[in-house]
Amino acid sequence: MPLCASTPDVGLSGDAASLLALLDSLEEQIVVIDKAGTIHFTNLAWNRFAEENGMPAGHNWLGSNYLKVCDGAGEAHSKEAAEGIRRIMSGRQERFYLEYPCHSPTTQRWFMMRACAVSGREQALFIIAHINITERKLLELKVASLSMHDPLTGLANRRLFDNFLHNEWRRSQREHMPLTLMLLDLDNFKACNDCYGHLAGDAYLQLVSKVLKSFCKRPTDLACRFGGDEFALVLGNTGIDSARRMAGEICLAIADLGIAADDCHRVTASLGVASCSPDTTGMSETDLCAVADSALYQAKDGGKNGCYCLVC
Ligand SMILES: Nc1nc2c(ncn2[C@@H]2O[C@H](COP(=O)(O)OP(=O)(O)OP(=O)(O)O)[C@@H](O)[C@H]2O)c(=O)[nH]1
Repeated sequence: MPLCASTPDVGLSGDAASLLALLDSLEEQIVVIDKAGTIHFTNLAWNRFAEENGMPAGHNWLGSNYLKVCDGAGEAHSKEAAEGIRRIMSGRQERFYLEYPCHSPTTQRWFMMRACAVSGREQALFIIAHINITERKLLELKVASLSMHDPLTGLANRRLFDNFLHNEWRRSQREHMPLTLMLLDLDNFKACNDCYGHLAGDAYLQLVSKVLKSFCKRPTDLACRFGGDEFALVLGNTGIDSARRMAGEICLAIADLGIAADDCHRVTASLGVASCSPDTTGMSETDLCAVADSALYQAKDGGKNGCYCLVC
């Protein structure tokens, strides 16, 4: 037999106190409001949460207006919550569900809110339940981050690169800023692997990645590992002169790591650099990749350990 208020004969006495005890035992923070938004009931979890977040102990919520609080809050999700509840009140929607951030100054937190009408009552009442979903959200964020990064080096992977380049391209168009793409391929890395083994090679790839990260400090920059010994750098608001200077510095910094490839060669880097102004060029971001690729080919052809720059 299902456990619900209409079947209180499964161990509950059926009186109001037992039902309140049941509501107070729930982890969900529950509030019941009427059609005007006036609060008629809050459970223990609700009161506790409010106290933990600065409300005075024993604050009486009854009579306060839930919808007005949502309307008056600055965050977009509070307005979204109020709109959803009003849709339920007007019968346009049966249930409303919302996941939203609710970060404190010291902790990241997310909550899920569900709202629906209370059935079987003469007076129109609506129940709203909030539950902390931080653990699940943090896990989701971790999975999302793993799917966007290279596990060996921690750099962005190709998927994140594609998203980032697309966004930077559009931002550069809007803000009339230049954009640079650098493609980097290590020189003699196969010999290094053959000579010192894959584990040592892995450690060297991590060292190279640290160098590349150190050149990407602004939010408009991204260092990425395409795979193997191939990397890419997206540099927002960077024209050809700064790009050329930076590419030279990157070559030097990687040569300075002093990674031996074999008895006669070192691991160095070749860079293909392509800079453009996305707002005026007739090209696409895919064209920019092709130009950087062709520049990289010429850097390799020119004897490695250097960069080749093209403006497009
Ligand atoms: N240690 C390690 N090696 C890798 C990894 N991925 C690819 N490689 C190796 O990286 C090497 C890249 O090959 P190439 O770029 O053709 O070799 P290279 O000696 O750098 O050639 P040039 O670019 O012409 O100088 C290959 O030996 C791959 O096996 C990895 O994750 N770890």
